[in-house]
Amino acid sequence: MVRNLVTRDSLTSLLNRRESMRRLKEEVLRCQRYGNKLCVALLDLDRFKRINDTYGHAVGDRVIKHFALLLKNGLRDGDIVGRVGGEEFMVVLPETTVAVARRTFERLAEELRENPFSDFSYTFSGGLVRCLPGVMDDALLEQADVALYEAKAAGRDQVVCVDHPVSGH
Ligand SMILES: Nc1nc2c(ncn2[C@@H]2O[C@H](COP(=O)(O)OP(=O)(O)OP(=O)(O)O)[C@@H](O)[C@H]2O)c(=O)[nH]1
Repeated sequence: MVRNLVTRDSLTSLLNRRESMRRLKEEVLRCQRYGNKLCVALLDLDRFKRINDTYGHAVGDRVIKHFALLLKNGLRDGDIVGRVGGEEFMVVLPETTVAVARRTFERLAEELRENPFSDFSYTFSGGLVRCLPGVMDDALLEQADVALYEAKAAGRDQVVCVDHPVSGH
């Protein structure tokens, strides 16, 4: 219980930023040592400021919880899901190829279209990268962030993937 308070985000009970980063580092080290497959995505709710401004902060909070539940229910047990910013989430997918990760996020977007928030619909954008031995977690996150920015710039409601290997060499 006490540990949960330290590692979990109080609004969503997903991993908090600090714990998410710790777990990412762990997985990246595993990837470096053993060459395990690993994908990492940063997801960000689209036009969230507008949702807050239109419906109020309390409704904004409910949207964040709604999205957290979608991630919890829609991902595998071994996946690592954290809330790393106000409306930004990180998903770490161990033992997962880019193709499978890409399909996973397409499926989540589809589920969100089919089961929107009760009062209105919203979307998310994402940046997806894969790790190869030699990569550092900071570099991986930077790449994911650039891909996320591209997804926003390209019109949102999509996940942009860095398909080339992200390598520290
Ligand atoms: N309700 C609520 N709002 C939050 C929380 N954390 C951050 N926000 C709000 O989220 C909004 C994020 O806005 P921006 O960073 O401008 O991004 P955006 O409006 O989602 O636009 P794009 O990301 O470009 O699609 C800000 O208005 C923050 O105040 C939270 O815990 N609850």
